[in-house]
Amino acid sequence: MSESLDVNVALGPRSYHISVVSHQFDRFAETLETWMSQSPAYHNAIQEGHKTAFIVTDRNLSKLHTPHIEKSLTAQGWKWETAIIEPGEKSKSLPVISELYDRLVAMKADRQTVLIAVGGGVTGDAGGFVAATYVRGLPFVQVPTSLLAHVDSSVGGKVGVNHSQAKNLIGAFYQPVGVFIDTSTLETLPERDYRSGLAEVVKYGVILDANFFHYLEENVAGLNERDPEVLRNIIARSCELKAEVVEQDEHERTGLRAILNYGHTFAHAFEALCGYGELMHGEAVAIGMIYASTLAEKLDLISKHDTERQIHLLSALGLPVQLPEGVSLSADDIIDRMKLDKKTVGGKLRFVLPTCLGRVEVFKEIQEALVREVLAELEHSATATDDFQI
Ligand SMILES: NC(=O)c1ccc[n+]([C@@H]2O[C@H](COP(=O)([O-])OP(=O)(O)OC[C@H]3O[C@@H](n4cnc5c(N)ncnc54)[C@H](O)[C@@H]3O)[C@@H](O)[C@H]2O)c1
Ligand SMILES: O=C(O)C(=O)C[C@@H](O)[C@H](O)[C@H](O)COP(=O)(O)O
Ligand SMILES: [Zn+2]
Repeated sequence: MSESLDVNVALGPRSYHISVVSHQFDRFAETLETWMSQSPAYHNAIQEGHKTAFIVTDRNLSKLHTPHIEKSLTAQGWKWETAIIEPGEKSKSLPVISELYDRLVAMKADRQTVLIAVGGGVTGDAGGFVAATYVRGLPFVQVPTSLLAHVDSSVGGKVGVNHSQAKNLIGAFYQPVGVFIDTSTLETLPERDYRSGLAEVVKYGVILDANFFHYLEENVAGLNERDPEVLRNIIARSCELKAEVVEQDEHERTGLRAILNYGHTFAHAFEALCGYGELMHGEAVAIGMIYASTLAEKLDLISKHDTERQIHLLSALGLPVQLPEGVSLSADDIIDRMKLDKKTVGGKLRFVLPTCLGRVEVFKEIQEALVREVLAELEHSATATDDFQI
C-alpha cells in the first residue's frame, strides 16, 4: 500500500481532501500546512506563522500512533498540546466535551488553533464537536485510525455526542480542513473494532453500488486477512461513495444523505438500549441492516434472497446479524427510542429500505404494526450462521 491516493470532497469554500497514505505520518504537518494554505478560511494563519495545535486522542492511540503526529508537528515548528480521553462510546458525552473546553481555555486557544482528532469515530465525533463550537469554530483536522473512521466517520462533517436516550442527538455539521488516513494504523486495530468497520463498508454496497457488494463477496478472505490491496480498495471506494452523497446533500436536507443511515434507525435504538459501548456501532449497524432488509421484504420491496446475501456476507465477515444471546429488548422500548431518531418527523418513523442490492429509498409511511412484526420475528429467529456474543 505504498502509493498515496486522494479523494476530493467538493463543497465550495468548505471543500477538502481525503489523503489515503501508508506509513507516512512524518509528512503529516507538511500536508496540514498545504491544506490550510489552500483553505479560504485559514490560509492567513499559515502565512502569518500561527502554528498551534490541540490534539484530541484516546488513551489507546496516545501510546500507538499519536506520538508520530506530535513528532511531525514538532519537526515543522508547531506548538501543540494533547488531551487524552478514555477509549469507547461513553466518551461521546457532554462531560468529556466540557473537559476539553477547559483544556482549550487553559491553553488560551484562539480561532487559529487547529484541533486535530487522532483516533476512531468516537474521538473524531467528540473532537469535531469541540472544534465546531469552541469560539464558534476552530480549524479541524481528522486523523482517523480505525477502519470505521477511515471509511465513514471522518468524512462528511457529522460531529456530536450521545444523549442517554438516543445516539448523536447533540451535534453539528462541521467539515474538517482535511482527512489524513494512514492505513498503517490498521496493523494495530483490535479484531472486534476492525470487523465493526466492515459493517459500514457492506452498507455502501447495499445502498449505492451492487458491484462493490459483489467485490466484497468475492474478497471475503482478503478482508478477513486485512490484505493491504483489498483494504486500500475498500477505503478508497467507501470514501468516494460517501463524498458523492455528502457533496449533493451536505446537511441532510433533501433526503439523499439519509441513505447513509441504512440500518441505523434500528441500530441506534439497540446501542442506546443495550448501554453505550456494549454493542459496537458497526455490530449494531450489521444487525440493523438485517432488520431493515426484512422490513423491506415485508413490503415486497426486496427479495428474501437479497436479504440472505447480506446475512451471508456479514456473517462471513464475523459480524452479528441478530441481537446477542441473552439480550431481550421490548418492542415498545425500541420503537420509543426510534422515535428520537433524527429522521423522524411529527412522531412518524422513517426508514431507509433497499429496493434491490445497490439501491435504497427513504420510506415515510411505514405501519408501526409491520415494524413490530419484524421485531417479534427476528428476536427469535436463527438467522446467524455463527453464534455471536458481546
Ligand atoms: N460522524 C459520522 O459520520 C459517523 C459515521 C459512523 C460512525 N460514527 C461514530 O463512530 C463511533 C465508532 O467509531 P469506532 O468504531 O472507530 O470506535 P472508537 O473510536 O471507540 O474506536 C474503537 C476502539 O478502537 C481503538 N482504536 C482505534 N484505532 C486504533 C488503532 N489504530 N490501533 C489500536 N486501537 C485503535 C480505540 O481506542 C477504541 O478502543 C460511534 O460513536 C459512531 O456513532 C460516526
Ligand atoms: O454521515 C452520515 O450521514 C451517516 O449517516 C453515517 C452513519 O454511518 C453514522 O453512523 C452517522 O453518525 C449517523 O448519523 P445520525 O445523523 O443518524 O446520528
Ligand atoms: Zn454508522
